[in-house]
Amino acid sequence: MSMAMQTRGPSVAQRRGAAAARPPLAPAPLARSRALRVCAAAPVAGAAKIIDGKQIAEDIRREIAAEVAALKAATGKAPGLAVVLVGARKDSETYVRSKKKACAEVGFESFGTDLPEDASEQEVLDVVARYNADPNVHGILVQLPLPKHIDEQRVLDAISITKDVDGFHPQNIGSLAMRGRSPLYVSCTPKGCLELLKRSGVELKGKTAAVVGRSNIVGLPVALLLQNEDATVTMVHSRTPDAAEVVRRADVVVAACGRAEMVRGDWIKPGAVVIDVGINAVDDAAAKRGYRLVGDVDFKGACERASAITPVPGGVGPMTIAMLLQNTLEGAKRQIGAPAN
Ligand SMILES: Nc1nc(=O)c2c([nH]1)NC[C@@H]1CN(c3ccc(C(=O)N[C@@H](CCC(=O)O)C(=O)O)cc3)C=[N+]21
Repeated sequence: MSMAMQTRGPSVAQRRGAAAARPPLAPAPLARSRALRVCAAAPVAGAAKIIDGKQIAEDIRREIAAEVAALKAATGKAPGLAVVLVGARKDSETYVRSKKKACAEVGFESFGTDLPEDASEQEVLDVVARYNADPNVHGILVQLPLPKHIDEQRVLDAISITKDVDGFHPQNIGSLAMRGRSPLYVSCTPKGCLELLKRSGVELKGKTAAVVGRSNIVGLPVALLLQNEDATVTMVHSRTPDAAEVVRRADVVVAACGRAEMVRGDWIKPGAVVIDVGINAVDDAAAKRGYRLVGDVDFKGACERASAITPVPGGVGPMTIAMLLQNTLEGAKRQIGAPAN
C-alpha cells in the first residue's frame, strides 16, 4: 500500500530524521496479541492486564490510512483537518505537533493557524469562519485552553457542526444526551475510552460504571456513552461526599477528575476495569525531564485489584488522537460524498 504524504512540507518525523526507512504505519503482525499484556509494574498474583492504548491507537491509525488511500483513489480528495492554536503554551504546542504528525502519517491534508497570545476573540472567530467556508477543510479543532480574554464557548459555538470533529458544539453534546438522536461527532477522548473497552472485549450491558469528574469535554460525554451501552452509570465529582463508596461498587471506572492519583487502589472493586483519562505531571528528581506523568488513578494500587487497566502515558492519550483522525475521516466522507453546489 502506498501512503503519499499530503501535508504541506515534511512531517515532524521526517524533519527529525526519525524512522525514515520504514513507512510510519507498516503492518505489525503482532499487534493484536500485544494489545493486552500482563502488568509489568505489579508482578503479583491477580495483577491487572494492561490495556495498551498506544498499540490499539496504532492499529486504528493503520485502518484509517488504508481508508484514506481508498478515498483518494475513488475521489482524488484527502480528508483535511485544520488546527487553530492561540498563544504559546508548551503543552498545547506539543499536542498540536503530534496531531499534525498523525495527520501526515494517515495521508490527511493538514491546515494550521497559529495566532499570538494577545489575538482578539474576533481574530479567532475570523479564522474559524474561514475554515468553515473552505471545502478542503473537513474538520476544525481549536486547541484548548484558549487565553483567558477569549470566550471559549463562543469560539466553539462558531465551528460549523458539520466540521466539529472535537464534538464540543452544544448541538453535538445535546444529541448525545438524547435517546433516539445521533450526534454528528462524539468527542475524541470519551470516544477513545469506549473504543478501548470495546477492543478489549469488555461487556458494558448491565454493568455498573462510575465516572469520576463531570467536565463537558470528558466526564459528561463518557457517562452518556456508557449509558448508551446499557451500563448503569453514576457520576461522582468534587462535591460527592462518598466518592470512594460509589467507585467501590463499579465494574467499570473512568477517572477524569484531573487530580493526580486521586482514585486509590482500595477504591477499586476486585476484577473491575479501570480507564484512566488523567495526565498529570508530578515533580520527580530521578526522571529525565525532572517530572513524570501520572494518571488520576493510583496505578500500582489499582493494578492489584483491577482485571484490566490503562496506563499513563500510553493509554487514553494516544486514543484521543486516533479518534480525532477517525472523526475527521468520517466527516470528510460525508462532506466529499455530498453533491457539489
Ligand atoms: N480542542 C482540543 N481538543 C483536544 O482533544 C485537546 C485539547 N483541545 N486540549 C488538550 C487536550 C489534551 N489532549 C491530549 C491528546 C493526546 C495525548 C497523548 O497522546 N498523550 C500521550 C503522550 C503523553 C506525553 O508524553 O506527554 C500518552 O498519554 O501516552 C494527551 C492529551 C487533547 N486535548
